[in-house]
Amino acid sequence: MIRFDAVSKNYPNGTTAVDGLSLELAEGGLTVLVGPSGCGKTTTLRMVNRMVEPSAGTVSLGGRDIREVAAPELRRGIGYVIQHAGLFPHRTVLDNVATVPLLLGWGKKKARSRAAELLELVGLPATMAKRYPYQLSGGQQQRVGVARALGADPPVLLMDEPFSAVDPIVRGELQAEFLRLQKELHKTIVFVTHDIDEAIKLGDHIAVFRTGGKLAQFDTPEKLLEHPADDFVADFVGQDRGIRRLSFVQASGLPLREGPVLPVTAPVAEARALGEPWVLAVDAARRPLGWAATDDLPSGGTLTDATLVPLGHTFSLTGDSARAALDAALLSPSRLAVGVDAQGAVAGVADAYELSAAMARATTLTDVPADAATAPEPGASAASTTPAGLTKGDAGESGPEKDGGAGGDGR
Ligand SMILES: Nc1ncnc2c1ncn2[C@@H]1O[C@H](COP(=O)(O)OP(=O)(O)OP(=O)(O)O)[C@@H](O)[C@H]1O
Repeated sequence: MIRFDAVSKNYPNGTTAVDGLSLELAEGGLTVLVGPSGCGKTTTLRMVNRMVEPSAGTVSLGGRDIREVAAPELRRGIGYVIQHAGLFPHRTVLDNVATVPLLLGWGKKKARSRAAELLELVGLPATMAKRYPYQLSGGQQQRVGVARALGADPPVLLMDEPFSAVDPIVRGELQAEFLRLQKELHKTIVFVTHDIDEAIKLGDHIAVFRTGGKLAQFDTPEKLLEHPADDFVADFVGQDRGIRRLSFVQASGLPLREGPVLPVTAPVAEARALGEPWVLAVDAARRPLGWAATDDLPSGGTLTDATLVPLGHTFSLTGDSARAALDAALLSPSRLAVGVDAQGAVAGVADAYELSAAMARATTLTDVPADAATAPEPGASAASTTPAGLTKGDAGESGPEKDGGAGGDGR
């Protein structure tokens, strides 16, 4: 959809902002441009809508060199969202969002009804339509900014640090909403951020730039965490990439055991007889109710009479990532992660050690050279086939955290 062919940008003051960039961005994809300050992200973004003209090379959109398209026509098909939203201060929220439809000659009534639809789409109540931007919070202003960019239903959205100016909680909400929106709209999005966590959370693909405007790596988030191209990318991605990689491994194949799980109607004596420090009480449908500490069990009766400690997180075998599973183990009072099926019934338990052993086998698989993987050493066959049945790359429809996955906060 968007293609950069040997594109460079040298500003008149001698700065090379972008240096020999070749990149192809797929239709309907969300590509994040990330890198340290001044590495050319914004310049790259602005070359797509001709706010900046390349010094060399070609940018094309849908197979057409964008120099052949007049800038106003080009921009009609490209929504643009910036930090602080850039709203018109003297126009109401509704009129801000109606701006582009009005420019397109839709007529006031139609433009305003489209604007009202868009406000609903980005999760703003209709009561805010008559307010002015200064009467909204930063997060609400950003939503208006996104709604305004979607005004003409453009196939392409350029977003320059759109969520950087709000606090981390609002930012998380905006990111989740934005992913939900993208699932519905399938726009081709180029998103600039300097925050690698945001890039990993949002991007289908990430382009990491280094200072001097050179592309350091273009890959999926998973590949970036797994195989950073060099020390610069590895440093930029951060030291906890081992844990982050688990976000891209499905929990569905994790080896679970039956564990100390009993119906809440079971006699206390039966719980004690298990000889485990903790017992998980479940209801008639095997949904988890809570942990009972064996040492604190009453002298008689059933588990109904015991004090149940909340579980912490459970993880879902049908949507969560291995990272959510590990998190569930670490947060569990018993140190056992509880895996539940699609109905929320307990499928089994595992501790962090059991989980990490299976995960390590799964995630190191792609680290071995291809020839080593096809010719395993004697005794290594289990690890070279499908360790623990784990699947990489499609935990949830677009990665578990991208769906705000059930259960644990996987990130
Ligand atoms: N109009 C301009 N004239 C001269 N130099 C410029 C101009 N715009 C940007 N630059 C320089 O080009 C380089 C790349 O800038 P750009 O804004 O694209 O980087 P960035 O990665 O988006 O940075 P940040 O994360 O800080 O926003 C920087 O060194 C910047 O100072």
